[in-house]
Amino acid sequence: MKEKLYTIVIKLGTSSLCDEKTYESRIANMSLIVETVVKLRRDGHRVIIVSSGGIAVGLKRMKLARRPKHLSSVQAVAAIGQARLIGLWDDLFRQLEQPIAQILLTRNDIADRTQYLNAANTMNSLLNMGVVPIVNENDTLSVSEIRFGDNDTLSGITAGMVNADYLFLMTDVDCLYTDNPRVNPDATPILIVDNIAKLRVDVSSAGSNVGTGGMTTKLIAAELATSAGVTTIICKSSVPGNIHAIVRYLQTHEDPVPTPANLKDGDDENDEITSVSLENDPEAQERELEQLARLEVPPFTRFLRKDPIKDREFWILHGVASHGSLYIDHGAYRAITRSNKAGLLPVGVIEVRGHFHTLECVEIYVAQRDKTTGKLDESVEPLRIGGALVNYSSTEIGLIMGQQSSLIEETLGFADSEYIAYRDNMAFYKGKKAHEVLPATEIRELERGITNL
Ligand SMILES: Nc1ncnc2c1ncn2[C@@H]1O[C@H](COP(=O)(O)OP(=O)(O)O)[C@@H](O)[C@H]1O
Ligand SMILES: N[C@@H](CCC(=O)OP(=O)(O)O)C(=O)O
Repeated sequence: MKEKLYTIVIKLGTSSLCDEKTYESRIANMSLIVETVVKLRRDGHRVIIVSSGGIAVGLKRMKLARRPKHLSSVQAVAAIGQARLIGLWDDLFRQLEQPIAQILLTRNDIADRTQYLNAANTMNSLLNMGVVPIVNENDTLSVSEIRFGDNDTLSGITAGMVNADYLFLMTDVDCLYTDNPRVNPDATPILIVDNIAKLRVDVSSAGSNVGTGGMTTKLIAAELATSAGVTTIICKSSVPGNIHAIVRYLQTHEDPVPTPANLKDGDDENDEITSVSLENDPEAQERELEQLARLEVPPFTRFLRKDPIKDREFWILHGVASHGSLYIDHGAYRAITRSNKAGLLPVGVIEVRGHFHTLECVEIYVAQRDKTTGKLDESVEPLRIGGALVNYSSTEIGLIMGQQSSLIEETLGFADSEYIAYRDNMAFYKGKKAHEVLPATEIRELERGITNL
């Protein structure tokens, strides 16, 4: 039988590439990674590496004991370190005649849809040429507004951009645990995760000295990659050969066909009571552990992919930096999320925050409208449900919100559109269902088809 060939993104954290205390490059480990990647390439897989370590390598080069305080100095260190890091990768891959390419990204580079598609096309061209692209954040140029912030998130976005099959988040622990295994010896591993929202884990404690974000950013990356149809794996980087063993295991152990993520969980109000979700089922986890042990595959955590959202939706949610937020009422929420979704009208907007221009991206929150004042009811926590590219600026939306669209021209002196955002310019996170957002009475009203909430 012909073996399946995959597009695989491998993310290597600083702790995998540099010593936590001395920042010395871990050359032996990098060599093993190179051997593994070349083996995967020879098997016919397409591989992208997302490599951290630029700043740590720069610190070592300049004999600095810790990160400088000023941004410009950190950016200078990153420029020094990145050159050395890519040089080191090239030296190692060259030994096995594997060409590589460097791709440094900031959010700005993918904020424009055409540029995003260009970046994806370039990565695909490199993969088709048999090259291993090595991606990092362009730390030398990125300031807070255009930063991805951490390479876990960048690797999730990269995996979504190239429609990867697998994202490997390599780190210094072998699995996601119920608690940080470095501090809690009773923490138990979680091998399969079907619904990240239902995970009962403590990821609050910090990671390694040199890492950014610990486990929290890995869960964020897993959430965004799985929503794009990418199965995400956490495994230990100190034995890179494990990637090869895991890929072979996955070739023969197909995951179940993904359930459309927006139909999962929460559709049934009693879901929590009637069923134990996979991630919280110790027997299912135990069975997987036994199966891996029987097949001599090292333990690893696997976040099952979802039915992928559309590429444009993925870009709106994760590619474009958000410049503000819109708080919408329940009626608007219902209209823009129903199956034949509508555009967002000004009448459903309760509040606007931030400063943004036309066609910039904003976050959308569903919130409670105070019945007497018509303003945002601060006593009810709003829920972030997605993002939108808007047709009006923050100032203009501030003037027209709550109004019928027929009044836009009178209020602003012009009316570019009756909608604040067109339906194709909005995207929603998967799994955010009405029951998470609306009080039970209002769900019942919605179910009875009452629209004038
Ligand atoms: N629930 C958890 N399960 C596993 N690891 C956890 C958990 N909570 C916190 N951690 C910490 O996260 C660390 C990995 O994150 P980080 O140091 O940022 O790695 P990297 O540099 O590889 O991105 C682990 O070493 C561990 O100490
Ligand atoms: N872009 C930075 C790494 C940022 C980052 O996310 O680090 P890590 O948590 O170690 O993956 C660098 O090259 O130093």
